[in-house]
Amino acid sequence: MNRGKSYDDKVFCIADLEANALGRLPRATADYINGGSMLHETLRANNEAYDRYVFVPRYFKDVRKVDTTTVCLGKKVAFPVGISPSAMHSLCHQDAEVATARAAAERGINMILSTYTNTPVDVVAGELGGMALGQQLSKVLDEGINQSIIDNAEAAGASALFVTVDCPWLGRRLGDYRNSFAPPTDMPFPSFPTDVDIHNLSTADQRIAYDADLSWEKVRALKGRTKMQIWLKGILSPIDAAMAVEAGVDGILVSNHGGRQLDGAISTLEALPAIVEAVAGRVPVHIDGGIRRGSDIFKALALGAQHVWLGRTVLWGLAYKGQAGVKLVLDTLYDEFQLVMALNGCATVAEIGPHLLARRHLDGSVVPLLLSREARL
Ligand SMILES: Cc1cc2nc3c(=O)[nH]c(=O)nc-3n(C[C@H](O)[C@H](O)[C@H](O)COP(=O)(O)O)c2cc1C
Ligand SMILES: CCCCCCC(=O)C(=O)O
Repeated sequence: MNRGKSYDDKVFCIADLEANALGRLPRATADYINGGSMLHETLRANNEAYDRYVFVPRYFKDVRKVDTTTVCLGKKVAFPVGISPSAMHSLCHQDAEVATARAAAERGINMILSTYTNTPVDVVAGELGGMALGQQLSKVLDEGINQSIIDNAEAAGASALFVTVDCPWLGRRLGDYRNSFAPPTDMPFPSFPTDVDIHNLSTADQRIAYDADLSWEKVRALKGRTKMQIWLKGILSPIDAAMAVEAGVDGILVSNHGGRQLDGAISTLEALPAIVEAVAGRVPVHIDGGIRRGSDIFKALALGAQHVWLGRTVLWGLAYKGQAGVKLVLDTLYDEFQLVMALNGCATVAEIGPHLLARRHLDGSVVPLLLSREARL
């Protein structure tokens, strides 16, 4: 019997991995990672949005070789996937962000480091094997702390600052409330001064309270504070996307923080087309949220994203087997994506487009998004 391709005797897809990984973590940690805010409407919507699109494949194409490579943050990457910032990788594995970065380097993709990393940015940069590093910034009230995060990232060779805009206040994560979740008291947070107590999420220390008054002025000012590219992470409205381009940002990451902030917010895949239209090719548009299969990557690209980023899947890999587990996630998604490209008749990433999708509507109708120019001729 053909058991299919796997690098592991238990994991053939990301769903296999999720189940296995979560069982290895303490309940409160698993809930922190997998949970969203409130009733998880947006968390679910991120996944379900992908199921509403179906493929309209083209055949009679030469797919003997399928080239998945593309360019992200100025680097050639093995496929259009990178690692989104997530806090505290040491919750999942003792090698923490080092393991994640090594797996990214092995697979030839880029990584964004969280403000709440447990590993200093220069150490992570040193493990990335020349792949691009992004630094995520949760802008806090103390400008000295913000500037040191920016300066350390720039000194470590990071090429882009991803400013998270969807978190002026932390979302209401009921699982964390119920579990009284808090990071272990000895957990390091090297982005912050040691006298700041970050372990208590409801800390009253105003230095690390989120800047709840982020403005376009402040975004413009950031451009003068670093040579790194400035990206905004968490954009959902085409109005904000257009204003971001006018403010001079270098790219937009469509995200709702994996459903962890505003519950009831639009799913990222549903938000994407209007943002792509508003941006009109002036800067790259990337997306994260709910990506669990190679087919999800393909659909996001077909709807206009140039690149996707992974949140929880990477943490599941890390919890499963450290660096090897993250590599397993990336290899699985790589193989799935390459196959979906071949089965849709795409030999290169540039051939992926909306003509290969139809949308399933609530009344049961399935409507092709558009006929390709080729087909109209
Ligand atoms: C445990 C966890 C921690 C996260 N920490 C951060 C963070 O520090 N900064 C940030 O901008 N986003 C953070 N995110 C959001 C991710 O960057 C990303 O937007 C989201 O996980 C994508 O959705 P997905 O998990 O469905 O792939 C976190 C997500 C998770 C699951
Ligand atoms: C120890 C502080 C964790 C801050 C929250 C990180 C985050 O953005 C998340 O979604 O969780």
